[in-house]
Amino acid sequence: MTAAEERTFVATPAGSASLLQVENLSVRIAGLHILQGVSFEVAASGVTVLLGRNGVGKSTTLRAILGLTPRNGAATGSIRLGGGEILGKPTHALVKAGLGFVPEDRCVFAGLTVAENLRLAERTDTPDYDLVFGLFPELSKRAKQRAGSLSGGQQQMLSLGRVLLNPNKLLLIDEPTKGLAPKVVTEVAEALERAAQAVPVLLVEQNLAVVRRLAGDAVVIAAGQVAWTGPGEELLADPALTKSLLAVNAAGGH
Ligand SMILES: Nc1ncnc2c1ncn2[C@@H]1O[C@H](COP(=O)(O)OP(=O)(O)OP(=O)(O)O)[C@@H](O)[C@H]1O
Repeated sequence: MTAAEERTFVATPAGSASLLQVENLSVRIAGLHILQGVSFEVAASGVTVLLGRNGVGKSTTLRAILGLTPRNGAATGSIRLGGGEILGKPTHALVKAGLGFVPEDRCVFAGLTVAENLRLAERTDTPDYDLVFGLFPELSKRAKQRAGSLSGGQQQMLSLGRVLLNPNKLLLIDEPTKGLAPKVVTEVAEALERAAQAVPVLLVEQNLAVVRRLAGDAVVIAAGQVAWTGPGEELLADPALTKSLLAVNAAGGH
């Protein structure tokens, strides 16, 4: 893709309220029709949360947006970022155009230090260490520590920090609080809340206490399609709806 093409597909049309529009997205992998015409929008600010029971296709949706549908699969439909079509664009071009991805498994380099992990992620001449260390002072304190010896929460912060070093139009974050102790969940949620003031986020999150704290809009996927979309507060205020869509008790937080 040429530089001119890259600029074209991230141009934001005047008057557009949402940053990302997913329309009629279908994903088939290894013969399974996982997403069957998913449509939703991601707001140009704050956190849009993607919810659904285990295995409905939340990570598949994030990966399709990033051009990471596996080779034994195919994604069809339309995904527009800032008004330009991005479905089918290569992942490296999408990252360069400002899609930041924080995967579920964190993927830090265990044998490298925190500083080395951050250094490796630099993609510009002016990485924003002020933002990253402002959000996560722990990363500055532990710069010389090997990433493999960090706690799960600290690794999550490193994973977020790596992405936030570079300019982003939208962050795609997959279950950042999964497997973390409750106190650490709160710390990560606080950090995400602050990060979302700098850059809009599409967040996959199962912990409803975190959703309650962060969500602007919520999008619920069920049976391969969007089953509900609206303000996160509205979803969580309706225990019967939450239970039917997510099989969890909103009052209990998770
Ligand atoms: N590479 C793949 N090969 C085969 N099946 C896959 C592949 N990736 C995902 N799937 C299947 O697609 C479905 C959706 O998976 P996905 O990870 O997107 O769900 P999810 O909603 O993120 O789940 P969870 O909440 O458990 O993380 C699952 O049934 C999963 O087994």
